[in-house]
Amino acid sequence: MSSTIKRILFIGAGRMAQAIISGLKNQSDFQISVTNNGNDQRLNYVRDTFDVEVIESWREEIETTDVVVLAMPPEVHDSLLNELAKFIDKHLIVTVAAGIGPTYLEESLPDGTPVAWMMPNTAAQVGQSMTLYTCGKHTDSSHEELLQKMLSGIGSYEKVTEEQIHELTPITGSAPAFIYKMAEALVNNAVDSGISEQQARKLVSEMIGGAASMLKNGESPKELAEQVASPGGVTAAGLKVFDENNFESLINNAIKACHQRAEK
Ligand SMILES: NC(=O)C1=CN([C@@H]2O[C@H](COP(=O)(O)OP(=O)(O)OC[C@H]3O[C@@H](n4cnc5c(N)ncnc54)[C@H](O)[C@@H]3O)[C@@H](O)[C@H]2O)C=CC1
Ligand SMILES: O=C(O)[C@@H]1CCC=N1
Repeated sequence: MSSTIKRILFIGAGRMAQAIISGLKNQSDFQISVTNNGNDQRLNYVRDTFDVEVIESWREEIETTDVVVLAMPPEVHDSLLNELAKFIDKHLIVTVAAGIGPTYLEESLPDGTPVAWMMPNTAAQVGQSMTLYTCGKHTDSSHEELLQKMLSGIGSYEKVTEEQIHELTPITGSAPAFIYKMAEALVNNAVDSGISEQQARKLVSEMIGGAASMLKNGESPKELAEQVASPGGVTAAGLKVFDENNFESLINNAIKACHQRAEK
């Protein structure tokens, strides 16, 4: 791949596309265009909010595009890829869709097409996505460098295998929602004490941020939980309820349900 400014075309303009665009838009290395399946209202919102070009159809710009990012539901990939296959020529095709790995992309696109799979999360919009990625058989180091440049614009990244992205999608892609659900319950409890919703959100978000920093520091989650739970103290009483209600198997079941849905 040559030329310094790369043109990225997003097909799909929903929550994930917006989160990634919001992380990338300040990078001068990329020129971003966005399209979807005809939802003009959403496209106008994306144009006005992120100051990027929106187009009616990806066909308008495919020739001058370097990277196509598929940010649409997994279910619509099949028909889109069939159509896209007629137009692409050395483009790097990247999907963010759950369950759609390089093997799937390569089967649907002309032989030799460079493809990649990234699994970000919505924290991309604040530059803090933990994104997994893997490349297909026909990517070279220039494709991977470009991909890494994109990913560093939206947070941290880790290269793993295709199979591992299937396995780990619930952990980095979906689990933010598990944390937000826990946060919701904590905020509701905090509000019951008489503080404002705003105060409650501050308490909970700072607490989660602090806990994340402790985890990043290197101690295991188990050790950190033990440090909080003074022997015979209040936290131990709370954790006992977790144990009695099989908290770990609840999480395991939720992860299993994510996998089952992704396989459909
Ligand atoms: N929301 C999240 O946290 C994450 C989502 N993803 C993946 O991102 C993809 C999009 O998810 P969301 O943004 O959450 O969904 P969304 O519903 O917010 O956005 C989907 C977008 O795709 C467009 N679209 C649908 N069919 C289309 C077609 N045939 N041609 C062109 N555009 C089409 C829609 O107009 C919409 O703009 C999914 O594949 C999902 O697996 C991956 C990681 C995290
Ligand atoms: O819920 C979903 O299907 C997507 C994939 C991972 C996170 N959100």
